[in-house]
Amino acid sequence: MISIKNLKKEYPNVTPFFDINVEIKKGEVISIIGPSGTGKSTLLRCLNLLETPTSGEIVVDGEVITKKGADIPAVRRKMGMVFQSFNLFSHLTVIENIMLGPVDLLKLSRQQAYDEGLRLLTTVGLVEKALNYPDELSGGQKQRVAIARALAMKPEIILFDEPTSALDPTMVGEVLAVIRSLAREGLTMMIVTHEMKFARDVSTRVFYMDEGGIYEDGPPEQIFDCPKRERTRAFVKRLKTFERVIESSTFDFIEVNTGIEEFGRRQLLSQRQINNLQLVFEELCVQTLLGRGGETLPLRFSVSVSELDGSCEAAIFYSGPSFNPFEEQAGELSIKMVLGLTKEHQWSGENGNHISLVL
Ligand SMILES: Nc1ncnc2c1ncn2[C@@H]1O[C@H](COP(=O)(O)OP(=O)(O)OP(=O)(O)O)[C@@H](O)[C@H]1O
Repeated sequence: MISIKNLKKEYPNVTPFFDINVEIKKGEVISIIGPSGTGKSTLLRCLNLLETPTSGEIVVDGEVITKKGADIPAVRRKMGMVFQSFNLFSHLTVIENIMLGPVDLLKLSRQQAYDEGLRLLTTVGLVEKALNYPDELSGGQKQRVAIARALAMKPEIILFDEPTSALDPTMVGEVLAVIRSLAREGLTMMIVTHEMKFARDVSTRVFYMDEGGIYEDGPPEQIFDCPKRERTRAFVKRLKTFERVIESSTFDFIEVNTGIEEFGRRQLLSQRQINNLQLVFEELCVQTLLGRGGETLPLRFSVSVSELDGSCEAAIFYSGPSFNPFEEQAGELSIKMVLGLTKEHQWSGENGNHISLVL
């Protein structure tokens, strides 16, 4: 369906990729992951010609869309795009936003576009908002309207550029649910996302972008469980665990807290799980262990998420003499709080102090 050959994009100061060669088939759901700045968004923008590739070729259904004189509006009709920032017209109602493309470009009658628009709004759960203006909607609702608007053009593929990055965490789930249902219906999609758990669940194929191209391309089980190449392995490992080594009692507490929040969001943890992890860090690491006047430094705090049941496992390694806070400080409020937040706790004094917790 889409064939990308020797694609290169160069900006004056940076070349995000210089040799992408890949075939995309109908019905594939491709998540694009990778470190920041590796050209994930640029690749999507080149596909629907929002950016002009520096060299190389993109062929869609046998037609070279990168050649001079290509019908750009026709390309954009085939490839719907959903952006981070919704891009709805604020002076038009929800249904008018959706009808605009079909009436102007597909030449549907207003009635046909209206009926089809309502049908699509029903599929994204927003038919009741048809006559509202975008400003009256939440971020998650706006993004669902943007998805309905893209679908109204009957595209062959939808390109999602970080569709949940601008949303409040409480709204991420509703947008991901809509994308999941589109995947079940067999729509071809490419999704740039930082929601790794979602990428794993929804995709048939994952592109890991790095080193100027698609560094590794494979099914989600390969990329997330046994990546074949080194950089993919390192990236996936970083994603799966949150880890900080604390070497001084004046460490940056806010940075750790924000890091836990970002990790939790990427792993689609609930806000409650994220809060509980932050509380455990504060009560056990900061109040209890660092409260012992530096003898526990350096201290390593790490968290991972179980793939079986979504529970969080936290591990704390710390220095100093053998000290089991669950016994020696059992009466302290901090320890009582930690026990209230965890399903299991274990301390070991072999080879240094080690606490493992299940939340
Ligand atoms: N219009 C532009 N002009 C100049 N440089 C650009 C432009 N757009 C993107 N870049 C640069 O190209 C590189 C790739 O950007 P891109 O947004 O595609 O990366 P990304 O992998 O999507 O990153 P992120 O995960 O942070 O969104 C970055 O270094 C970026 O600064």
